[in-house]
Amino acid sequence: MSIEAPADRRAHAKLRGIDHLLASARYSAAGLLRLLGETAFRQEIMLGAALLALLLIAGVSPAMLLIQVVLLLILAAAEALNTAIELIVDRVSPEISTFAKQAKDLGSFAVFCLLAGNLGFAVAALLLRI
Ligand SMILES: Nc1ncnc2c1ncn2[C@@H]1O[C@H](COP(=O)(O)OP(=O)(O)OP(=O)(O)O)[C@@H](O)[C@H]1O
Repeated sequence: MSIEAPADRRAHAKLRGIDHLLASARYSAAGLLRLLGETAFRQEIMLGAALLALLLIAGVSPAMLLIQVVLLLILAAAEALNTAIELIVDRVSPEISTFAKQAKDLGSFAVFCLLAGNLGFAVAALLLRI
């Protein structure tokens, strides 16, 4: 039988309605703060700001800007999940292992795909000026 600490029990308490919404917003804000501790994420923020500035200066349409913002948000989501995978892998397999290597490499590839997608879309929007 496992005995939970009071803090754990509080975290597991089922909230409803507006309390649930507010708690979810707090957890997400905590996740964002944690992600800001990652160098890769801070670099992606700078890249995103640079891409959006370039598109604005080039005068692309609001629709293209919106698509770029959505692609950048998907990239941030992938980075958050990749960081979560790294945390779990480091806990489960702190030693060198094939499992840890493959799990982390797969997470890296997911982020790479979205980086390529963001850059490719920005370049296409700039060249086509749409
Ligand atoms: N426990 C491990 N066993 C085997 N290979 C590992 C292990 N930990 C990391 N690696 C290898 O090293 C690479 C980098 O892992 P690391 O944990 O340093 O990520 P990172 O460079 O900090 O990633 P990010 O910059 O996205 O935070 C992994 O993709 C994997 O190939």
